[in-house]
Amino acid sequence: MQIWHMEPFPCGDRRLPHHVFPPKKITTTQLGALAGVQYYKVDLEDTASMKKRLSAVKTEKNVTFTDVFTVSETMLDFDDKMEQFYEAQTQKEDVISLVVEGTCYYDVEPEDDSWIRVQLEKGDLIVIPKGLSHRFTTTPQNFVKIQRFFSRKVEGTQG
Ligand SMILES: CSCCC(=O)/C(O)=C/O
Repeated sequence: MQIWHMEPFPCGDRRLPHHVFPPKKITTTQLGALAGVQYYKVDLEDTASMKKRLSAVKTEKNVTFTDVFTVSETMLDFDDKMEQFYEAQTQKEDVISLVVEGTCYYDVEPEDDSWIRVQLEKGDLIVIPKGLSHRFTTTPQNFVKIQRFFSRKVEGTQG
């Protein structure tokens, strides 16, 4: 996990870091204070500890459904999906995502045009609070597998 303030109007390849100048990295604690985003590191190799962490998150967030979603350039509609995910959006429920493989960015916007980029890797679990403007993209690796957690049934998910 790495987190930094992002230039407000990035030009060019959105998968590049787009730091402000000079770069301004922040901690998970600062991210929580600025944007209300929660972060956990999950040891995916330690099944007992992973189950304990996920169980706590599921209980706290009333999670009833989960799925595993893979974003890869081998997807037929990859470009369309990437456009869709990079549109700033807010959800009525918390967005809860655990990176199982690969890397990605969630950008969050606690204030208008003030974006914070959160780079996630394997074992990173974040909770983006409902109502917080955010967007998603891959890193140049163009591959990430994410376990998503939902507190209500949405199309295409399994219980
Ligand atoms: C791999 S799903 C990424 C998109 C996502 O989590 C989202 O758009 C939440 O609002």
